[in-house]
Formats: sequence, C-alpha cells, structure tokens
Amino acid sequence: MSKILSQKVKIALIQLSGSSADKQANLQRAAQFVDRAMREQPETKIVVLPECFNSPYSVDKFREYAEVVSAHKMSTSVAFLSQLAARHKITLFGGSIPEIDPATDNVYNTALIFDESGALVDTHRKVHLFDVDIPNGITFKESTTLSPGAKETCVPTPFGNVGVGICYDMRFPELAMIAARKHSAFAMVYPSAFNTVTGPVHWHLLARARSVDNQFYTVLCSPARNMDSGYHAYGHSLVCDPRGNIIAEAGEGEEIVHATLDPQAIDDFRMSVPLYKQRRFDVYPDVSK
Ligand SMILES: NC(=O)CCC(=O)C(=O)O
Repeated sequence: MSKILSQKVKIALIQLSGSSADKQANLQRAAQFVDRAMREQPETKIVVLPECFNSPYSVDKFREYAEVVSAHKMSTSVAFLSQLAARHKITLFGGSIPEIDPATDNVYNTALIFDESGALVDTHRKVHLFDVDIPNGITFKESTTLSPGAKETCVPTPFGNVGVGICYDMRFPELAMIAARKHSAFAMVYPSAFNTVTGPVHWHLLARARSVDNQFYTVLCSPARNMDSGYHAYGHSLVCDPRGNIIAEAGEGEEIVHATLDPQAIDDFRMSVPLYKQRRFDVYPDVSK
C-alpha cells in the first residue's frame, strides 16, 4: 500500500457560478453546494472550492472584498468556511479569497485550508500573479492591486499531504514538484479560474503535465462560466490521475464533480515507471535556480 496516500478517499469539487457582488450570497451558495455534495456522496472527505469564490474576480474589487485572515480572530469568510468544514467533518480547500495584511496593507489572493474540526490549517498566498497580455485574447494584471505570496504550501490531511497552488501557479511546475518530492504529497490542489482564451489550450494540458511529472493526482476547481460577468471562467473542474488520465470533469455550468483518489493508482504507476529511482541529480544537481 502507498506510503503517501493511506486509503481510498472521495473528493468533491464545487464548480460554483462566477461570484456575484454579494459576498454573503456567495458564501451561502457555496454552503448549499457543499451540503448537496455531501448528500450525494456522504463518504466524501475532501471538498474543494474555486479561486475567488466569494468576490468578483476583478483587480479593482480585490481590496474592497479583502478580509484579514487569522486562525484566532476569524473574519466573515474564514468563520463561515470553518463552520462548514466542521459541520461536515471534511478537509476543506476553501477556494481563495482576497486577503489584506493589516501590517503592510498588501492584498493577496489567498487559499484557505481547514481540517475536519474546522481549524484553519494553513493559507497559501498566490505566488505567481496572473499578469498576461495576449493580443486579441485577454489582458489581465493581478499585480495592479495584488501582492505575490512568498512560500510554497503543503498541508497535512488525515490521508497524507496535499500541495496547494492557485490557478496561474500551475504554470510553474516547481510548486508541484516540491510538494511531491519534498513533502511526499499525494495530490496537488489548485483553486482556479482559467478563462475562455487560455482554458481551451492549456487547462487540461497543465493538469496532465503536473500529474505525469509527479505521478500523483492533480485537482483543478474552477468557477462555472457566467457570460454576464466581467471575467469568463473556463469551467471544466477536473481530477487527473497519476498517469495523466482525467478521471472526472465538469462542463461549463454549475456542477459538482465527484471522484475517488486511489493509492493503488499511485503505486502501480510508480512501480511500472520508476521515475523516483531514475533521477540523475548528478546531471542536474540544482534545478531550482
Ligand atoms: N486566475 C488565473 O490565475 C488565471 C490563469 C489563467 O487563465 C492562465 O491562463 O494561466
């Protein structure tokens, strides 16, 4: 049996509609969908929400919606997600929300991870900000109002370790590599919000690449597409297995994706294609620079 994933585990991805201007309504909707996911598959132990699920995904709105994130003095969204995790006794990758650091006044795009008791286990501030300018496609510059995070994140769960990145972070293989090799993670979870320009070309490709590189699960959770909002999310939340097969995938609308992560799938692929024993650190002693 795999040392990195202790048992089969059911996961649910909540592909919520692109977030409205009403934070309370966004939170309530997330809770309704998590409740529904748990009714559909009561054995579910891990639930994932999308990037910026409680606010519009817009550079001029991040500061307005930002909350001070603290495990001790919980803000509106932190308290809400904590209760949701505790009520269902789940590990909750609570998407991401805009966070303000009162010490620096910096605003971050921050993922929140809760354990089964509702404790805030860790946070991940998006490390690579989504700054792109694609002619006839999309221009977006998160760095106009956001600051980048400065650490990689891997959290313990009752089943093993899970690495965390946010959306654009998935384009940089290093975070997933560190999660797999340094922390023996069984999965990388990315609350995300790709768009209708880059999604069709790179979303599946990147998920499959991160899985195959690291021989573990890759989990992408997107908002549903809302053509009335300013940002057209791609949708297609998915789970990719260690061989690079997409084992569960949403369409574009609001949807819950259920999947089972299986330690055997990790073991079998690592046994038959033993990358872990074959690395040539004598040839590439330090790939981090
Ligand atoms: N929210 C994001 O980081 C979007 C990333 C994206 O769409 C990409 O193509 O990368």
